[in-house]
Amino acid sequence: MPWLQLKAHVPPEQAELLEELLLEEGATAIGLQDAHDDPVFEPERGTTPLWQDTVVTGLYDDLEGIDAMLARIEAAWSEQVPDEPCPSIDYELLADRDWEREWMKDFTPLRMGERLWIVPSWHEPPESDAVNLILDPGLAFGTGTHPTTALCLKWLDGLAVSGQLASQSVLDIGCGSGILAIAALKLGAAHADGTDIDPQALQASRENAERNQIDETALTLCYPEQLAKSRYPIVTANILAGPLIELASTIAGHVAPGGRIALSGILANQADDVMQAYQQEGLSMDTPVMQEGWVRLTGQRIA
Ligand SMILES: C[S@@+](CC[C@H](N)C(=O)[O-])C[C@H]1O[C@@H](n2cnc3c(N)ncnc32)[C@H](O)[C@@H]1O
Repeated sequence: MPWLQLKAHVPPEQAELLEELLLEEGATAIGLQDAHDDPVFEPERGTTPLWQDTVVTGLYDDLEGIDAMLARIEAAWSEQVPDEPCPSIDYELLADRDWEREWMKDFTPLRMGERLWIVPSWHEPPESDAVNLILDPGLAFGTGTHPTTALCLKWLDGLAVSGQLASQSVLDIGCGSGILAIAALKLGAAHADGTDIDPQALQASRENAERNQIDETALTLCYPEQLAKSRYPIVTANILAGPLIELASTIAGHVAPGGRIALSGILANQADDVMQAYQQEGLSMDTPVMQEGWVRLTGQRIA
């Protein structure tokens, strides 16, 4: 099946809004890349560094209605920043194989925190004695290259280092490729439940669990409506701000007394609303952590 890719070159201050508008149009994947291949760097906390010439791409499986889509993006842009013209957006059709090559070339082993490495299945682990998560995301979201995923992986790694993950049960809402649930298991959790509304995500999670020799009984995957109303000591949810707010009562309801939660997929200007929604559900929220314009919120249900 061919894919439609929208692509624009923007200065760093425009990347976040364009990314948001492409997601609102239902992008299956979003990419942020340096147009000149500057080396990746660790941003300082509280800053939103992006490359001076950032290429933002959005991938769509719906090839119809491209003109209407571009018109909606332009209209939304003018509404939000009437003083700046909408960046010029090109589009092209990618054959399936092109698409695979496109993202594979940008996906190399990534270190997350102190102990964890995310290693594409076609690479050798750079540190054989590290906690290596071997990953092939298929068509599901979650390679670790996106800041929303990286923020959650670093949180899980931190919990493992401080001994708070060992032998615990984890719930991962919106598991995508399974990256967070599998990382939690590899970092010492005893059991993980992963849910997703997308059957391709559940399939990719299953395959990645096998790839990482995860015991079949350690990971349960299901659609959200099939999940029992259990409470967990550790919960992750990397879905967008809208669903995080809409589902606040359900998601927070899964956090056990004393349990911890990480919420991701939140843009800087949405963080206050998400935080408020979870405080109203009885969670005590920590100071937000930001990476490349994306915010991770963490909190705890006081025992
Ligand atoms: C941004 S991806 C995150 C994937 C992975 N957990 C990660 O951190 O990279 C969000 C995932 O949430 C799923 N999703 C969206 N809304 C959901 C919902 N209401 N319940 C469960 N999953 C949802 C999407 O299908 C997608 O796979």
